[in-house]
Amino acid sequence: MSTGVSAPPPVVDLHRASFGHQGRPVVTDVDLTIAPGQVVAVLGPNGSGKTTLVTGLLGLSDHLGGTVEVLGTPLARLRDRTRIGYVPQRHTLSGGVRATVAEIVATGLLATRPWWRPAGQGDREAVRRALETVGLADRARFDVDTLSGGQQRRVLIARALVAGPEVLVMDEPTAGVDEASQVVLAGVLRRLATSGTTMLVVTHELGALRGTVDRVLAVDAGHLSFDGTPQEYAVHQAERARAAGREDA
Ligand SMILES: Nc1ncnc2c1ncn2[C@@H]1O[C@H](COP(=O)(O)OP(=O)(O)OP(=O)(O)O)[C@@H](O)[C@H]1O
Repeated sequence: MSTGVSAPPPVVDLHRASFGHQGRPVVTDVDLTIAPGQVVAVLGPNGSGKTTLVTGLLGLSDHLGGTVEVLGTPLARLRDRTRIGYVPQRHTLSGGVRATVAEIVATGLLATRPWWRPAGQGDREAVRRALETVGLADRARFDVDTLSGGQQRRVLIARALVAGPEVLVMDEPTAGVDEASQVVLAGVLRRLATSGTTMLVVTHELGALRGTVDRVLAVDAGHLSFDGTPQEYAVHQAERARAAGREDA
């Protein structure tokens, strides 16, 4: 018997999707459905196409084939891009940016209001909440270039979160930061996961996200080569290592 309550659409729904650059396919034939609340790690060798895949969901790499729906809407028709938060790869904020931490986070709200309306109390409250989530509430008035690389990554996560996105796409959020910052960042991701935020995280460091990730995708030479739980992934890796050992013998 139907309850009359329809299930929310998948956050990501790809059928035979291909993405690439300048018309050249990099990732092809991807079938993938991600339900709300899932925390998905995307693993794979350098150059295998992880970034191309996740940026494809944001319209930042070319959609070259198949169907791509994000939040129940074909990508080309998804007007409100604030529904997806994005933390790009290898970004810190140093290098001459003269802005406070709060100002950087507030730029994440620019797309949510008309250009002529100044930031209001609600916006300031959203910035405060986002900084609290990443554990930097006490740094709001600091210049960003006084922060460590790991703290700057957290500022970028706060900027991606401030507009209340329904899904957060992060490209190597823990890469290139010291171990202490990695632990803090992993804690931030764990808190977001607990609050039900859907996340797609490109990473080389599954270890740092242990207990947070509930699904692993592996990309190999432009194809999805694995899709399963972290436990299944560990078994898959062990089998591959054994097979490689047999080949070497
Ligand atoms: N903007 C671009 N224009 C043209 N080719 C690109 C662009 N970005 C990536 N590529 C190419 O696409 C392929 C896949 O790159 P991509 O960055 O998606 O891989 P990745 O798995 O994320 O790698 P890494 O782990 O090194 O970040 C590479 O051959 C790369 O040179």
